[in-house]
Amino acid sequence: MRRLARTYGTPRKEWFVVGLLGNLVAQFASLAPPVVLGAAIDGVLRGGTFSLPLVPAGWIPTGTDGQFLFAVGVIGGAFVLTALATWVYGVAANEFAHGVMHDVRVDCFEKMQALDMAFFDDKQTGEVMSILSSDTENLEMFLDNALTNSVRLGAMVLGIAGILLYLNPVLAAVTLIIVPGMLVFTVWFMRVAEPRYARRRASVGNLNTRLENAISGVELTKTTASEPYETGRVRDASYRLFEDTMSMLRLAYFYRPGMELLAGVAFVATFGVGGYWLVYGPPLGVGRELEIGTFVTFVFLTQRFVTPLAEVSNIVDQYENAKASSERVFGLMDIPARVRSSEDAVDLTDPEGRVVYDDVSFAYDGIPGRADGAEGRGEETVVRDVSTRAEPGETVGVVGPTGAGKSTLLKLLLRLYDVDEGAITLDGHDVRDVSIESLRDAVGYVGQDTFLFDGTIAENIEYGRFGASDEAVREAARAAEAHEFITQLPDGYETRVGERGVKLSGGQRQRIAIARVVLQDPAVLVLDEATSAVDTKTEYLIQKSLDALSEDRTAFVIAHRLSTVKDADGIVVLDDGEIVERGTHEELLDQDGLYAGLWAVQAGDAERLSGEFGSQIAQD
Ligand SMILES: Nc1ncnc2c1ncn2[C@@H]1O[C@H](COP(=O)(O)OP(=O)(O)OP(=O)(O)O)[C@@H](O)[C@H]1O
Repeated sequence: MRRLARTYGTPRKEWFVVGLLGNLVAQFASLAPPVVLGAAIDGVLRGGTFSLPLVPAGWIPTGTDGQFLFAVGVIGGAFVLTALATWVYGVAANEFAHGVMHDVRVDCFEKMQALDMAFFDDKQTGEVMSILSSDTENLEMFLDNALTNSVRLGAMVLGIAGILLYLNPVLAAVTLIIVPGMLVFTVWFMRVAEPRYARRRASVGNLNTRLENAISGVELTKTTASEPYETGRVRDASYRLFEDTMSMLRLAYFYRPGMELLAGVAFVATFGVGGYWLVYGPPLGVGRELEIGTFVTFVFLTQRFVTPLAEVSNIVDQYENAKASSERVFGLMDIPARVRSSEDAVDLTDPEGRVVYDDVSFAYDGIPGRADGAEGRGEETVVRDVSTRAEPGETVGVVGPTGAGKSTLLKLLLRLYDVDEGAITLDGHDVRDVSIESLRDAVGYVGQDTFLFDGTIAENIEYGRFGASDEAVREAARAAEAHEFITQLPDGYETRVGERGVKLSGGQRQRIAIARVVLQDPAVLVLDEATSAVDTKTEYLIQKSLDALSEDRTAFVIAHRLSTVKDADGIVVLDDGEIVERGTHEELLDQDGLYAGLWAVQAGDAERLSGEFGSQIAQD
């Protein structure tokens, strides 16, 4: 909370101070009418001396008419001042709270985007979303409501107590004797309420994650007719929230009327003792005469005690919420990005595209004991001792069974993850020594899951090359064999693709992703199953354009359909993270190993299965 105040509150402290002053003025001005009313009853209507606390005697008119008008004027003025100060407070406090929230939200998002893929692999979308939305909202609620309400509470309690003590210390003691009781009750309440509030917060998070999951997975739910099961899970989570909310509210609604009852006791005591005092004189002979006006002021102000104190439960809730939320917000901000540009990173300029993998090993959760050498390597090592190279302009095919580590190998080139051992160089620069921006500028990537942002087709092709000309976008689409289908859509390049591009087919999405890379014009291309989602004819067309595209640039092509990489300058065969074979298509067929086996299967020549592949199948 201190950090929130220091980092984000300080730059906007003027708004906070203005809001605070506005709040204090509004509170104190609202106390004036009962005080003036009491003074006017005694001084003007009952013929005593008319005086007001904090008002110089010289300002007060001498005649009764003048004094009466003065009192009316002060009361009216106090209402106007309360309204004005409330307005100032409302605008300033919200300007402060929402401004801070805006800064926190944007900062948090910026820091989160800089985190490496490993972070996103581990986190649920709902979890990250709730940090950026509901947690920042909790902070805003606290800054806006709780902070100012606690100031108001303090001001009211102190202000009222001060006035009562000034007017009649003995009667004030009767009224205020209940305050320690209220404090004890409040402390008890906070202690008992805290775990209930915490349980409720956990239930809210749980329900949100459940809902988020259920909505993302709606297709699976429908295709497996699991709606009742999913509804049941949401019902359970919702019911837990209901129970936890009720447990919290039962306590809150015990506390609030309890406080009101205590305030009622104070009121009855004040009224009883004050009334007795008016009729029979000072009780037990303690204190001076009690005027009826003072009594009226007491009655009014004692009632005003209650409302701010009853706010305590809300303040406690908002404070606890904000504390948990700022832990999550700053926890996210403090996660170090493992993959980032080094201090002395250089920019790759005019890259030629020579890529060298030098004894590269990698495991998703790090290789244990790697500092001490190869010993103690984790079983989950996904890429093992891979060495390979691609000269500028060469095409390298990467093939191998599912889960062999092909995608991972190429993600390392883009630094979506960093190698654990060995090094990858581009034009002789270790990829860890060049700026990430220039690296990703030099390497174009079309992944297996083509994601499109909600927006138009043109915007999606332009993504990463913002502001490209319409002509360049069309040119890229033609090269990716996408122009034709785009122009057949009702709105052409301005067609909106829907969330994640759902309004397009898988093949159409893939062609848009390829067009995006064409526009990027990188020195190195990484195509991870880039033609897997299209029909044979489109594949042929795209393949032709990809061949043209990769002619004068380095390309790594991951393919299950081996015909895609048949003409590559070199092919590496990966199995269980290791390169088990390498060579051209012909050379690999001659080796009669895994590749030759895969080729035979795809050529419909399974009879010919032999060698390495045949024995693997036999083993399985
Ligand atoms: N983000 C991740 N976190 C942890 N493990 C992962 C992650 N991504 C992949 N893996 C694991 O790494 C291994 C290699 O996966 P990878 O996607 O590189 O294989 P692939 O050869 O490209 O497979 P496919 O041909 O099915 O695309 C698999 O065992 C997979 O379970």
